[in-house]
Amino acid sequence: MAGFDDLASERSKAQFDVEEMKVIWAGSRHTLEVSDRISRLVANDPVFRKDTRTMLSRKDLFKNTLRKAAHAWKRIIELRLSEEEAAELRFYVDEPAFMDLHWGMFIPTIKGQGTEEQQQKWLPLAYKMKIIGCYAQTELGHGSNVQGLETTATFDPQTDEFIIHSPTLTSSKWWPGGLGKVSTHAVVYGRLIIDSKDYGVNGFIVQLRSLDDHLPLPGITIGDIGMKFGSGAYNTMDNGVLRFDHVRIPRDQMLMRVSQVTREGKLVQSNVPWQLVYGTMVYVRQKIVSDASCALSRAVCIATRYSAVRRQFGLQSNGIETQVIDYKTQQSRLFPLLASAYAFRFVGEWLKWLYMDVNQRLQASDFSTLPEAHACTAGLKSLTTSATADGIEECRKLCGGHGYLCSSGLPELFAVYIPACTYEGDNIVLLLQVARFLIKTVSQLGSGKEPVGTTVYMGRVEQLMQCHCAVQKAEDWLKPSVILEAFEARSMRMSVASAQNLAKFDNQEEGFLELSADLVQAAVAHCQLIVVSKFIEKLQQDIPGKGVKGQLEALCNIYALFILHKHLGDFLSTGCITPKQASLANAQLRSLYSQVRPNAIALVDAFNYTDHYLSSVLGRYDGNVYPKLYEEAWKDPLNDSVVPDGYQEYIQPILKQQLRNARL
Ligand SMILES: CCCCC/C=C/C(=O)SCCNC(=O)CCNC(=O)[C@H](O)C(C)(C)COP(=O)(O)OP(=O)(O)OC[C@H]1O[C@@H](n2cnc3c(N)ncnc32)[C@H](O)[C@@H]1OP(=O)(O)O
Ligand SMILES: Cc1cc2nc3c(=O)[nH]c(=O)nc-3n(C[C@H](O)[C@H](O)[C@H](O)COP(=O)(O)OP(=O)(O)OC[C@H]3O[C@@H](n4cnc5c(N)ncnc54)[C@H](O)[C@@H]3O)c2cc1C
Repeated sequence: MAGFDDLASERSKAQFDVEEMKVIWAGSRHTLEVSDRISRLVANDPVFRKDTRTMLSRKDLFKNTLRKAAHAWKRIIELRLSEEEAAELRFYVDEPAFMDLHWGMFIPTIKGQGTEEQQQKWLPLAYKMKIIGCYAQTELGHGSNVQGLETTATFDPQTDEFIIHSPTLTSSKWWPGGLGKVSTHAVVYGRLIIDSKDYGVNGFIVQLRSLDDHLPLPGITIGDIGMKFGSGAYNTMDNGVLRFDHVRIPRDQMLMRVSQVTREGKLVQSNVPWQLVYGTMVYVRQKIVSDASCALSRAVCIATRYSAVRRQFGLQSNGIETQVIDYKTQQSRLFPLLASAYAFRFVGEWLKWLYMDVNQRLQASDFSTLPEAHACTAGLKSLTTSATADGIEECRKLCGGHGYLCSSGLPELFAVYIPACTYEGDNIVLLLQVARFLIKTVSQLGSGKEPVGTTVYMGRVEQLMQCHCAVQKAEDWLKPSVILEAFEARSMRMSVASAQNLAKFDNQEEGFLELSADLVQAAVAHCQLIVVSKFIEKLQQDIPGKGVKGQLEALCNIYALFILHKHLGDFLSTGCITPKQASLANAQLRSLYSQVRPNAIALVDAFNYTDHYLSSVLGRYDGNVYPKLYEEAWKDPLNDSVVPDGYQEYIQPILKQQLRNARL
């Protein structure tokens, strides 16, 4: 059987220790053990089957999601899973649901923005799921512009309460996941009004539904916002609409870590920056970067295995056609995505560290690294989700016609993934935040304020504005120092050029709007530099296992040279490299593809994904693609009867020419 033999033979060609690479991918031996055990547990549980998802009606789909969520919770309790194991279980169940918002946003918001007292009151309820929460920020009229939110929270000193109200249609909360049908509570963002004065947006814990019969509480109108892109996909989630008609909540339900309202109605600011009200978004953006590596690696795993099984043209002497993975065009589209998956994994690891570091500093009242954390999480969220969404679609094309079938797993993966480019901040809006940060950094050069963290390189502005790339032969592009300098110089020069152009405007805000397309490109260049430099840093760590480091070096170089190739215009127009050096980079890239080719299957095996998680006939571990594709087709409800419903009404009249006769 073609697929079995092909993948077995590919695996025997691997030049590195796959088991050690699995550890690197997972982050540690412990994490690998946990994810391996939990993913198998989920795969072997019939309640977590997902093969019929795309064929269900919205109602059945949603009910099935509720069933899975309840079963997942039951297993978490029965097996006394740790927080880490429970999170892995939810991940491998692989179905967007209210749980994601409860654990991923509601709880982190209370932890990050609630006082000690508020945490003590609400967290135990949330951890035991005695209440289910969501994150209700976005409104019908405003998502990106958080300061434009219209919901009001007016303090009533008579009763010591806030009155939560939706004054206009556009102030209706719109989009929050878990809100539509499930959540009992929400963190609601609204404008704090005291004594008719507007103090801007703050978070409030609001009960939405009765804990007895799940009906909305008085003054609350609530529902689902309707079907979203794709079949199955994100429609398992009850994204909701919510309106308040003068709903009263006790004063102590305003999240008061950042600012407090006293019994007398006085606003008291703590010493933490007001931007901490946006803190949950920093946390979730950081998480989304790691999730991007999961989604991209999943698509790449499917496309790589299928590319080794699929054969087209080019009969060899033994009469067998060529595996499509051997075509250079296939490699030049697939291997950069494989490299990107690894690159995003490592930058995600680093970002998690950065987030923890910022948090520890915040506890110690050191707020100095918050702007950098905001810029890095915003920029990397944007960069990695855009590349992943495009990458999944490219993987679909890499699988030819069969990639378009739902049984390939790719259409649903794409439909579930693409909103990541929009939620938690539209990707362009987020890059503009990075651009503001870069322009600020450039404007402070020479002022005595040294750039820190990921902008340290900007401290070498004079050298980076003048340096010349030293590459003379293709292999020179394998030197990390050469790659780093080219990326630093490109980013530096694009930021400086943007700052110089901006300086020509009398009104800086007008200038920013006018130049925003260029500013976004400068932000992308900076973020790509971060990804490349974090990959290079990873390689400086001790990496055990035969051949593992060599493979990672090849992938790092592929990522960097692919980005260089894709953005050649930037590198050439800023004079960072010459056309000759660009063509040497291309030659080197080709040679790297040949180096990765025999290891490609083992490199995707290292993700350690179960067939259940991949849910793809094309990406099966055993490569048994054709018989399973054939088998899957017969499961379609359309094949339940040989003659379709509607034959007599609509097909037969055409064939018997009754319709034509009727017209004549
Ligand atoms: C489990 C996964 C499922 C995911 C489900 C999805 C959930 C969601 O989508 S929840 C809703 C998420 N919404 C957004 O992400 C909205 C995007 N918009 C924003 O984040 C912001 O409003 C903004 C970044 C676009 C800010 O715009 P702007 O009006 O220009 O700025 P402000 O006046 O609000 O702020 C200025 C000041 O604050 C700094 N800053 C902004 N955001 C943050 C932050 N998150 N952390 C720290 N600092 C932040 C910004 O840099 C400015 O600083 P200065 O330049 O120093 O003044
Ligand atoms: C699947 C999904 C789940 C979600 N879950 C939640 C949730 O749980 N809770 C919640 O509160 N929200 C949620 N959201 C809402 C989400 O956070 C917002 O949709 C997102 O922040 C984008 O805001 P917007 O819809 O207002 O886009 P808009 O800002 O209206 O964007 C429209 C276009 O305008 C452009 N644009 C906007 N501003 C600028 C600017 N300043 N400069 C240049 N271009 C600009 C954008 O790039 C985009 O092309 C969810 C959204 C989706 C799709």
